[in-house]
Amino acid sequence: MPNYIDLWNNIKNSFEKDDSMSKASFGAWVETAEPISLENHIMKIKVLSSLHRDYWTKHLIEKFVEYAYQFTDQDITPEFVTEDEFKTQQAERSATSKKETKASTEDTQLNSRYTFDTFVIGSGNQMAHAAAMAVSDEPGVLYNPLFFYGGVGLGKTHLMHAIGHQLLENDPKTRVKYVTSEAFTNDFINSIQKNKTEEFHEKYRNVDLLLVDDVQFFADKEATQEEFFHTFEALYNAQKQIVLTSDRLPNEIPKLQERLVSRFKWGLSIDITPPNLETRIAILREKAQADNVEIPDETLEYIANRIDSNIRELEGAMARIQAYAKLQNAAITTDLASDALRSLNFGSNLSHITIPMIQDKVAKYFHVTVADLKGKKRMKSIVIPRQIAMYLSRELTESSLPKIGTEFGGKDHTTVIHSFDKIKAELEKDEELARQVGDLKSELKP
Ligand SMILES: Nc1ncnc2c1ncn2[C@@H]1O[C@H](COP(=O)(O)OP(=O)(O)OP(=O)(O)O)[C@@H](O)[C@H]1O
Repeated sequence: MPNYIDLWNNIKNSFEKDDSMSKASFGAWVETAEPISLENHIMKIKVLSSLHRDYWTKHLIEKFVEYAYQFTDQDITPEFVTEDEFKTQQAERSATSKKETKASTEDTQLNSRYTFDTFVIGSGNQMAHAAAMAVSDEPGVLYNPLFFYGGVGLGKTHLMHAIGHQLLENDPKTRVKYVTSEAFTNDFINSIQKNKTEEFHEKYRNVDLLLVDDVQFFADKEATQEEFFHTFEALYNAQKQIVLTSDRLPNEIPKLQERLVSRFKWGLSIDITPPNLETRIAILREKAQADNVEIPDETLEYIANRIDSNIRELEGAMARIQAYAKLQNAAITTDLASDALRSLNFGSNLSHITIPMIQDKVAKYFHVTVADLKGKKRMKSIVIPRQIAMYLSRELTESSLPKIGTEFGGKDHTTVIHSFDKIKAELEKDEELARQVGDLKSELKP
Protein backbone atom coordinates (compact mmCIF):
# COMPACT_ATOMS: atom_id res chain seq x y z
CA MET A 1 0.00 0.00 0.00
CA PRO A 2 1.48 3.43 -0.92
CA ASN A 3 1.62 6.03 1.83
CA TYR A 4 -1.51 8.14 2.10
CA ILE A 5 -0.01 11.25 0.52
CA ASP A 6 1.17 9.33 -2.56
CA LEU A 7 -2.17 7.58 -2.74
CA TRP A 8 -4.02 10.90 -2.52
CA ASN A 9 -1.83 12.39 -5.28
CA ASN A 10 -2.63 9.42 -7.52
CA ILE A 11 -6.34 9.79 -6.84
CA LYS A 12 -6.13 13.52 -7.49
CA ASN A 13 -4.39 12.88 -10.83
CA SER A 14 -7.15 10.46 -11.81
CA PHE A 15 -9.78 13.09 -11.08
CA GLU A 16 -7.81 15.63 -13.11
CA LYS A 17 -7.68 13.29 -16.09
CA ASP A 18 -11.39 12.45 -15.81
CA ASP A 19 -13.12 14.03 -18.83
CA SER A 20 -16.46 14.22 -17.07
CA MET A 21 -15.03 16.63 -14.52
CA SER A 22 -14.57 20.27 -15.54
CA LYS A 23 -11.40 22.15 -14.64
CA ALA A 24 -13.44 24.45 -12.44
CA SER A 25 -14.99 21.55 -10.54
CA PHE A 26 -11.61 19.95 -10.07
CA GLY A 27 -10.21 23.20 -8.69
CA ALA A 28 -13.18 23.79 -6.41
CA TRP A 29 -13.66 20.35 -4.87
CA VAL A 30 -10.58 18.20 -5.36
CA GLU A 31 -7.69 20.62 -5.26
CA THR A 32 -8.96 22.23 -2.09
CA ALA A 33 -9.12 18.92 -0.23
CA GLU A 34 -6.22 17.61 1.79
CA PRO A 35 -5.52 14.11 3.13
CA ILE A 36 -4.86 13.79 6.87
CA SER A 37 -4.38 10.09 7.57
CA LEU A 38 -5.04 6.54 6.42
CA GLU A 39 -5.89 3.98 9.06
CA ASN A 40 -7.98 0.79 9.00
CA HIS A 41 -8.81 1.43 5.31
CA ILE A 42 -10.24 4.85 6.13
CA MET A 43 -8.70 7.95 4.58
CA LYS A 44 -9.45 11.10 6.52
CA ILE A 45 -9.71 14.09 4.22
CA LYS A 46 -9.93 17.73 5.23
CA VAL A 47 -12.34 19.83 3.16
CA LEU A 48 -13.08 23.54 3.30
CA SER A 49 -16.68 23.45 4.51
CA SER A 50 -19.75 21.29 5.02
CA LEU A 51 -20.81 22.30 1.52
CA HIS A 52 -17.66 20.66 0.19
CA ARG A 53 -18.33 17.55 2.27
CA ASP A 54 -21.87 17.31 0.87
CA TYR A 55 -20.61 17.64 -2.68
CA TRP A 56 -17.99 14.95 -2.16
CA THR A 57 -20.51 12.62 -0.54
CA LYS A 58 -23.11 13.08 -3.28
CA HIS A 59 -20.97 13.26 -6.40
CA LEU A 60 -17.37 12.17 -5.95
CA ILE A 61 -17.30 9.37 -3.44
CA GLU A 62 -17.90 6.49 -5.87
CA LYS A 63 -15.06 7.65 -8.07
CA PHE A 64 -12.79 8.09 -5.09
CA VAL A 65 -13.38 4.45 -4.05
CA GLU A 66 -12.83 3.27 -7.61
CA TYR A 67 -9.57 5.21 -8.05
CA ALA A 68 -8.28 4.19 -4.63
CA TYR A 69 -8.99 0.59 -5.53
CA GLN A 70 -6.99 0.90 -8.76
CA PHE A 71 -3.91 1.94 -6.81
CA THR A 72 -4.19 -0.30 -3.75
CA ASP A 73 -6.35 -3.27 -4.73
CA GLN A 74 -8.25 -2.54 -1.54
CA ASP A 75 -11.41 -0.70 -0.61
CA ILE A 76 -10.58 2.64 0.96
CA THR A 77 -13.39 4.65 2.51
CA PRO A 78 -13.05 8.43 2.66
CA GLU A 79 -14.10 10.29 5.79
CA PHE A 80 -14.44 14.05 5.51
CA VAL A 81 -13.77 16.63 8.18
CA THR A 82 -14.21 20.33 7.65
CA GLU A 83 -11.46 22.83 8.50
CA ASP A 84 -13.37 23.89 11.61
CA GLU A 85 -13.97 20.36 12.84
CA PHE A 86 -10.32 19.56 12.27
CA LYS A 87 -9.18 22.52 14.34
CA THR A 88 -11.53 21.58 17.20
CA GLN A 89 -10.37 17.94 17.09
CA GLN A 90 -6.75 19.03 17.22
CA ALA A 91 -7.36 21.31 20.17
CA GLU A 92 -9.21 18.53 22.02
CA ARG A 93 -6.46 16.05 21.27
CA SER A 94 -3.71 18.27 22.57
CA ALA A 95 -5.73 19.02 25.73
CA THR A 96 -6.27 15.28 26.38
CA SER A 97 -2.67 14.38 25.75
CA LYS A 98 -1.57 17.10 28.17
CA LYS A 99 -3.99 15.72 30.75
CA GLU A 100 -2.75 12.19 30.18
CA THR A 101 0.86 13.16 30.61
CA LYS A 102 0.01 14.88 33.86
CA ALA A 103 -2.11 12.03 35.13
CA SER A 104 0.55 9.37 34.99
CA THR A 105 3.83 9.96 36.70
CA GLU A 106 6.63 11.07 34.46
CA ASP A 107 7.96 8.45 32.05
CA THR A 108 5.63 5.57 32.96
CA GLN A 109 4.40 5.42 29.35
CA LEU A 110 1.11 3.87 30.41
CA ASN A 111 -1.82 4.04 28.02
CA SER A 112 -4.67 5.74 29.88
CA ARG A 113 -7.28 3.48 28.22
CA TYR A 114 -5.73 0.26 29.48
CA THR A 115 -7.22 -0.05 32.94
CA PHE A 116 -9.02 -2.80 34.87
CA ASP A 117 -12.26 -0.88 34.40
CA THR A 118 -12.16 -1.18 30.63
CA PHE A 119 -10.97 -4.81 30.63
CA VAL A 120 -13.73 -7.31 29.85
CA ILE A 121 -13.32 -10.63 31.64
CA GLY A 122 -14.02 -13.87 29.76
CA SER A 123 -13.04 -17.51 29.91
CA GLY A 124 -9.80 -16.96 27.94
CA ASN A 125 -8.43 -14.27 30.24
CA GLN A 126 -10.03 -14.72 33.66
CA MET A 127 -7.02 -16.41 35.23
CA ALA A 128 -4.70 -13.74 33.86
CA HIS A 129 -7.04 -11.05 35.12
CA ALA A 130 -7.22 -12.62 38.60
CA ALA A 131 -3.43 -12.87 38.78
CA ALA A 132 -3.09 -9.22 37.67
CA MET A 133 -5.50 -8.13 40.42
CA ALA A 134 -3.65 -10.20 43.03
CA VAL A 135 -0.31 -8.67 42.01
CA SER A 136 -1.84 -5.19 42.20
CA ASP A 137 -2.90 -5.89 45.78
CA GLU A 138 0.43 -7.27 46.90
CA PRO A 139 3.17 -6.35 44.46
CA GLY A 140 6.49 -8.13 44.75
CA VAL A 141 5.11 -10.77 47.09
CA LEU A 142 2.80 -13.27 45.44
CA TYR A 143 3.82 -13.88 41.88
CA ASN A 144 7.17 -12.50 40.89
CA PRO A 145 7.65 -12.29 38.00
CA LEU A 146 4.15 -12.44 36.56
CA PHE A 147 4.49 -13.71 33.01
CA PHE A 148 1.60 -13.37 30.52
CA TYR A 149 1.84 -15.23 27.24
CA GLY A 150 -0.46 -15.78 24.26
CA GLY A 151 -1.27 -14.74 20.67
CA VAL A 152 -1.35 -11.20 19.29
CA GLY A 153 -4.00 -8.70 20.24
CA LEU A 154 -5.46 -10.66 23.16
CA GLY A 155 -4.94 -8.12 25.92
CA LYS A 156 -1.51 -8.88 27.43
CA THR A 157 -0.34 -5.27 27.18
CA HIS A 158 -3.70 -4.00 28.39
CA LEU A 159 -3.55 -6.11 31.58
CA MET A 160 0.05 -5.20 32.26
CA HIS A 161 -0.77 -1.47 32.02
CA ALA A 162 -3.81 -2.02 34.23
CA ILE A 163 -1.50 -3.24 37.01
CA GLY A 164 0.57 -0.07 36.59
CA HIS A 165 -2.50 2.18 36.81
CA GLN A 166 -3.80 0.32 39.84
CA LEU A 167 -0.51 0.68 41.73
CA LEU A 168 -0.41 4.38 40.91
CA GLU A 169 -3.97 4.76 42.12
CA ASN A 170 -3.14 2.96 45.37
CA ASP A 171 -0.09 5.11 45.85
CA PRO A 172 0.69 7.94 43.40
CA LYS A 173 4.32 7.88 44.48
CA THR A 174 4.85 4.35 43.11
CA ARG A 175 7.61 4.32 40.54
CA VAL A 176 6.26 2.47 37.52
CA LYS A 177 8.21 1.82 34.34
CA TYR A 178 6.76 0.30 31.20
CA VAL A 179 9.03 -0.63 28.32
CA THR A 180 8.97 -2.95 25.33
CA SER A 181 11.91 -5.32 25.08
CA GLU A 182 12.95 -3.49 21.92
CA ALA A 183 12.92 -0.11 23.65
CA PHE A 184 14.94 -1.62 26.51
CA THR A 185 17.48 -2.90 23.98
CA ASN A 186 17.76 0.46 22.20
CA ASP A 187 18.03 2.32 25.45
CA PHE A 188 20.81 0.01 26.56
CA ILE A 189 22.75 0.42 23.30
CA ASN A 190 22.40 4.20 23.48
CA SER A 191 23.63 4.24 27.04
CA ILE A 192 26.78 2.38 26.01
CA GLN A 193 27.38 4.68 23.06
CA LYS A 194 26.92 7.78 25.20
CA ASN A 195 28.82 6.37 28.15
CA LYS A 196 25.77 6.61 30.34
CA THR A 197 25.35 3.07 31.64
CA GLU A 198 25.08 4.29 35.23
CA GLU A 199 22.05 6.39 34.32
CA PHE A 200 20.60 3.40 32.53
CA HIS A 201 20.97 1.25 35.67
CA GLU A 202 19.33 3.95 37.78
CA LYS A 203 16.43 4.23 35.43
CA TYR A 204 15.54 0.54 35.41
CA ARG A 205 16.66 -0.60 38.83
CA ASN A 206 15.12 2.17 40.93
CA VAL A 207 11.50 1.37 40.25
CA ASP A 208 8.75 -0.38 42.20
CA LEU A 209 7.14 -1.99 39.18
CA LEU A 210 8.86 -2.89 35.93
CA LEU A 211 6.66 -3.90 32.99
CA VAL A 212 8.49 -5.40 30.01
CA ASP A 213 6.40 -6.16 26.93
CA ASP A 214 7.20 -8.79 24.28
CA VAL A 215 10.30 -10.34 25.83
CA GLN A 216 10.50 -12.82 22.94
CA PHE A 217 12.45 -10.05 21.16
CA PHE A 218 15.32 -10.56 23.60
CA ALA A 219 16.08 -13.72 21.61
CA ASP A 220 19.54 -13.57 20.06
CA LYS A 221 20.53 -10.35 21.85
CA GLU A 222 23.28 -11.65 24.12
CA ALA A 223 24.50 -8.40 25.65
CA THR A 224 20.97 -7.13 26.28
CA GLN A 225 20.05 -10.42 27.95
CA GLU A 226 23.09 -10.07 30.18
CA GLU A 227 22.02 -6.57 31.16
CA PHE A 228 18.42 -7.59 31.69
CA PHE A 229 19.54 -10.43 33.91
CA HIS A 230 21.19 -7.93 36.27
CA THR A 231 18.17 -5.61 36.16
CA PHE A 232 15.97 -8.58 37.02
CA GLU A 233 18.19 -9.68 39.89
CA ALA A 234 18.34 -6.20 41.39
CA LEU A 235 14.58 -5.76 41.32
CA TYR A 236 13.77 -9.27 42.44
CA ASN A 237 16.12 -9.11 45.39
CA ALA A 238 14.58 -5.81 46.44
CA GLN A 239 11.12 -7.47 46.20
CA LYS A 240 10.04 -5.15 43.44
CA GLN A 241 7.36 -6.48 41.11
CA ILE A 242 8.25 -7.52 37.56
CA VAL A 243 5.60 -8.24 34.91
CA LEU A 244 6.57 -9.68 31.53
CA THR A 245 4.66 -10.58 28.36
CA SER A 246 5.57 -12.76 25.44
CA ASP A 247 3.91 -14.57 22.57
CA ARG A 248 5.12 -17.90 24.03
CA LEU A 249 6.35 -19.61 27.19
CA PRO A 250 9.84 -18.70 28.46
CA ASN A 251 11.35 -22.07 27.55
CA GLU A 252 9.99 -21.73 23.99
CA ILE A 253 11.79 -18.44 23.33
CA PRO A 254 14.72 -19.31 21.10
CA LYS A 255 18.20 -18.40 22.27
CA LEU A 256 17.10 -17.09 25.63
CA GLN A 257 19.78 -17.72 28.26
CA GLU A 258 18.92 -20.61 30.54
CA ARG A 259 19.27 -18.48 33.66
CA LEU A 260 16.66 -16.04 32.30
CA VAL A 261 14.33 -18.90 31.32
CA SER A 262 14.52 -20.31 34.82
CA ARG A 263 13.98 -16.91 36.46
CA PHE A 264 11.02 -16.11 34.22
CA LYS A 265 9.49 -19.36 35.48
CA TRP A 266 9.98 -18.56 39.18
CA GLY A 267 6.73 -16.68 39.53
CA LEU A 268 3.56 -17.44 37.64
CA SER A 269 3.24 -17.97 33.89
CA ILE A 270 -0.30 -17.66 32.66
CA ASP A 271 -1.72 -17.75 29.17
CA ILE A 272 -4.43 -15.68 27.54
CA THR A 273 -6.45 -17.52 24.90
CA PRO A 274 -8.74 -16.07 22.19
CA PRO A 275 -12.10 -14.82 23.46
CA ASN A 276 -15.24 -16.91 22.91
CA LEU A 277 -18.35 -15.48 21.25
CA GLU A 278 -19.92 -14.18 24.47
CA THR A 279 -16.74 -12.37 25.46
CA ARG A 280 -16.38 -10.87 21.99
CA ILE A 281 -19.93 -9.53 22.20
CA ALA A 282 -19.27 -8.12 25.67
CA ILE A 283 -16.09 -6.42 24.42
CA LEU A 284 -17.96 -4.86 21.49
CA ARG A 285 -20.71 -3.68 23.82
CA GLU A 286 -18.16 -2.07 26.12
CA LYS A 287 -16.47 -0.31 23.17
CA ALA A 288 -19.83 0.92 21.83
CA GLN A 289 -20.69 2.34 25.24
CA ALA A 290 -17.30 3.97 25.56
CA ASP A 291 -17.74 5.59 22.14
CA ASN A 292 -21.33 6.52 22.93
CA VAL A 293 -22.83 4.80 19.89
CA GLU A 294 -26.00 2.73 19.72
CA ILE A 295 -25.64 -0.70 18.20
CA PRO A 296 -28.44 -3.28 18.34
CA ASP A 297 -27.63 -6.57 20.09
CA GLU A 298 -28.15 -8.62 16.94
CA THR A 299 -25.61 -6.44 15.12
CA LEU A 300 -23.06 -6.86 17.92
CA GLU A 301 -23.58 -10.61 17.65
CA TYR A 302 -23.17 -10.48 13.88
CA ILE A 303 -19.84 -8.62 14.15
CA ALA A 304 -18.60 -10.95 16.90
CA ASN A 305 -19.45 -13.94 14.73
CA ARG A 306 -17.61 -12.51 11.74
CA ILE A 307 -14.42 -11.67 13.63
CA ASP A 308 -13.15 -14.45 15.80
CA SER A 309 -9.40 -13.88 15.56
CA ASN A 310 -8.37 -11.31 18.14
CA ILE A 311 -9.51 -8.22 19.96
CA ARG A 312 -7.41 -5.79 17.97
CA GLU A 313 -9.24 -6.98 14.83
CA LEU A 314 -12.57 -6.56 16.61
CA GLU A 315 -11.64 -2.98 17.43
CA GLY A 316 -10.59 -2.35 13.82
CA ALA A 317 -13.91 -3.69 12.55
CA MET A 318 -15.82 -1.53 14.99
CA ALA A 319 -13.91 1.60 13.91
CA ARG A 320 -14.64 0.85 10.29
CA ILE A 321 -18.36 0.30 10.89
CA GLN A 322 -18.63 3.54 12.82
CA ALA A 323 -16.86 5.46 10.07
CA TYR A 324 -19.18 3.92 7.47
CA ALA A 325 -22.25 4.89 9.45
CA LYS A 326 -20.98 8.44 9.86
CA LEU A 327 -20.23 8.72 6.18
CA GLN A 328 -23.69 7.61 5.21
CA ASN A 329 -25.30 9.50 8.05
CA ALA A 330 -27.10 6.28 8.97
CA ALA A 331 -27.73 4.25 12.09
CA ILE A 332 -25.64 1.13 12.64
CA THR A 333 -27.60 -1.96 11.60
CA THR A 334 -26.57 -5.49 10.68
CA ASP A 335 -26.89 -4.65 6.97
CA LEU A 336 -24.65 -1.63 7.34
CA ALA A 337 -22.10 -3.62 9.35
CA SER A 338 -22.12 -6.34 6.70
CA ASP A 339 -21.47 -3.77 3.95
CA ALA A 340 -18.70 -2.13 5.95
CA LEU A 341 -16.92 -5.43 6.56
CA ARG A 342 -17.56 -7.01 3.19
CA SER A 343 -14.47 -5.73 1.50
CA LEU A 344 -12.10 -6.58 4.29
CA ASN A 345 -10.61 -9.98 4.77
CA PHE A 346 -12.82 -10.49 7.75
CA GLY A 347 -14.51 -13.86 8.19
CA SER A 348 -12.15 -15.34 5.67
CA ASN A 349 -13.84 -18.74 5.55
CA LEU A 350 -15.20 -17.69 2.15
CA SER A 351 -11.88 -16.62 0.75
CA HIS A 352 -11.13 -19.85 -1.11
CA ILE A 353 -13.97 -19.13 -3.56
CA THR A 354 -12.81 -16.91 -6.41
CA ILE A 355 -14.67 -15.00 -9.12
CA PRO A 356 -13.23 -17.19 -11.95
CA MET A 357 -14.47 -20.27 -10.06
CA ILE A 358 -17.96 -18.79 -9.89
CA GLN A 359 -17.91 -17.79 -13.57
CA ASP A 360 -16.82 -21.27 -14.54
CA LYS A 361 -19.57 -23.00 -12.54
CA VAL A 362 -22.30 -20.61 -13.68
CA ALA A 363 -21.26 -20.89 -17.34
CA LYS A 364 -21.39 -24.69 -17.22
CA TYR A 365 -24.65 -24.73 -15.33
CA PHE A 366 -26.44 -22.53 -17.87
CA HIS A 367 -24.60 -23.84 -20.95
CA VAL A 368 -23.05 -20.51 -21.87
CA THR A 369 -19.38 -19.52 -22.07
CA VAL A 370 -17.33 -17.51 -19.57
CA ALA A 371 -16.73 -15.04 -22.42
CA ASP A 372 -20.53 -14.57 -22.64
CA LEU A 373 -20.64 -13.76 -18.93
CA LYS A 374 -17.90 -11.19 -19.37
CA GLY A 375 -19.31 -9.83 -22.63
CA LYS A 376 -22.11 -7.43 -23.52
CA LYS A 377 -24.71 -9.63 -25.23
CA ARG A 378 -28.21 -8.69 -24.09
CA MET A 379 -30.13 -11.97 -24.72
CA LYS A 380 -32.05 -13.12 -21.67
CA SER A 381 -30.32 -16.54 -21.80
CA ILE A 382 -27.02 -14.76 -21.11
CA VAL A 383 -28.10 -11.73 -19.09
CA ILE A 384 -29.65 -13.83 -16.29
CA PRO A 385 -26.60 -16.12 -15.79
CA ARG A 386 -24.37 -13.02 -15.88
CA GLN A 387 -26.42 -11.36 -13.16
CA ILE A 388 -26.42 -14.56 -11.10
CA ALA A 389 -22.65 -14.82 -11.42
CA MET A 390 -22.24 -11.22 -10.24
CA TYR A 391 -24.67 -11.85 -7.39
CA LEU A 392 -22.70 -14.91 -6.27
CA SER A 393 -19.41 -13.05 -6.60
CA ARG A 394 -20.66 -10.47 -4.16
CA GLU A 395 -22.20 -13.04 -1.82
CA LEU A 396 -19.44 -15.60 -1.76
CA THR A 397 -16.22 -13.64 -2.16
CA GLU A 398 -14.85 -10.65 -0.36
CA SER A 399 -14.11 -8.81 -3.58
CA SER A 400 -15.11 -5.17 -3.80
CA LEU A 401 -17.66 -3.94 -6.34
CA PRO A 402 -15.05 -2.37 -8.65
CA LYS A 403 -13.04 -5.60 -8.56
CA ILE A 404 -16.12 -7.68 -9.53
CA GLY A 405 -16.85 -5.21 -12.32
CA THR A 406 -13.31 -5.58 -13.64
CA GLU A 407 -13.54 -9.39 -13.60
CA PHE A 408 -16.72 -9.18 -15.67
CA GLY A 409 -15.07 -7.52 -18.65
CA GLY A 410 -14.55 -4.07 -17.14
CA LYS A 411 -18.12 -3.29 -16.13
CA ASP A 412 -18.96 -0.35 -13.96
CA HIS A 413 -19.55 -1.16 -10.29
CA THR A 414 -23.08 0.29 -10.53
CA THR A 415 -23.88 -2.55 -12.99
CA VAL A 416 -22.72 -5.01 -10.32
CA ILE A 417 -24.94 -3.39 -7.67
CA HIS A 418 -27.89 -3.42 -10.06
CA SER A 419 -27.42 -7.14 -10.85
CA PHE A 420 -27.02 -8.00 -7.18
CA ASP A 421 -30.16 -6.09 -6.14
CA LYS A 422 -32.18 -7.53 -9.02
CA ILE A 423 -31.31 -11.16 -8.27
CA LYS A 424 -31.77 -10.60 -4.53
CA ALA A 425 -35.30 -9.25 -5.14
CA GLU A 426 -36.17 -11.99 -7.68
CA LEU A 427 -35.04 -14.72 -5.29
CA GLU A 428 -37.93 -13.80 -2.99
CA LYS A 429 -40.50 -14.41 -5.72
CA ASP A 430 -39.02 -16.88 -8.19
CA GLU A 431 -38.75 -20.44 -6.88
CA GLU A 432 -36.98 -21.76 -9.93
CA LEU A 433 -34.31 -19.06 -9.67
CA ALA A 434 -33.92 -19.77 -5.94
CA ARG A 435 -33.35 -23.45 -6.70
CA GLN A 436 -30.73 -22.65 -9.37
CA VAL A 437 -28.85 -20.26 -7.10
CA GLY A 438 -29.07 -22.81 -4.27
CA ASP A 439 -27.61 -25.53 -6.56
CA LEU A 440 -24.74 -23.29 -7.57
CA LYS A 441 -23.99 -22.29 -3.99
CA SER A 442 -23.82 -25.86 -2.81
CA GLU A 443 -21.55 -26.77 -5.74
CA LEU A 444 -19.24 -23.91 -4.84
CA LYS A 445 -19.31 -24.56 -1.08
CA PRO A 446 -19.49 -28.35 -0.82
N1 LIG B 1 -10.48 -8.26 27.63
C1 LIG B 1 -10.42 -7.10 26.99
N2 LIG B 1 -11.34 -6.15 27.20
C2 LIG B 1 -11.31 -4.98 26.52
N3 LIG B 1 -10.39 -4.66 25.58
C3 LIG B 1 -9.44 -5.57 25.35
C4 LIG B 1 -9.40 -6.82 26.03
N4 LIG B 1 -8.34 -7.53 25.57
C5 LIG B 1 -7.74 -6.76 24.65
N5 LIG B 1 -8.39 -5.58 24.51
C6 LIG B 1 -8.04 -4.49 23.58
O1 LIG B 1 -7.51 -5.08 22.40
C7 LIG B 1 -6.39 -4.34 21.90
C8 LIG B 1 -5.17 -5.24 21.79
O2 LIG B 1 -4.77 -5.65 23.10
P1 LIG B 1 -3.23 -5.68 23.57
O3 LIG B 1 -2.43 -4.64 22.85
O4 LIG B 1 -3.22 -5.65 25.04
O5 LIG B 1 -2.84 -7.11 23.02
P2 LIG B 1 -1.50 -7.93 23.19
O6 LIG B 1 -1.92 -9.27 23.66
O7 LIG B 1 -0.53 -7.18 24.02
O8 LIG B 1 -1.00 -8.05 21.70
P3 LIG B 1 0.50 -7.99 21.09
O9 LIG B 1 1.13 -9.28 21.45
O10 LIG B 1 0.25 -7.83 19.62
O11 LIG B 1 1.18 -6.79 21.70
C9 LIG B 1 -6.19 -3.19 22.88
O12 LIG B 1 -6.79 -2.03 22.35
C10 LIG B 1 -6.92 -3.64 24.14
O13 LIG B 1 -7.44 -2.56 24.88
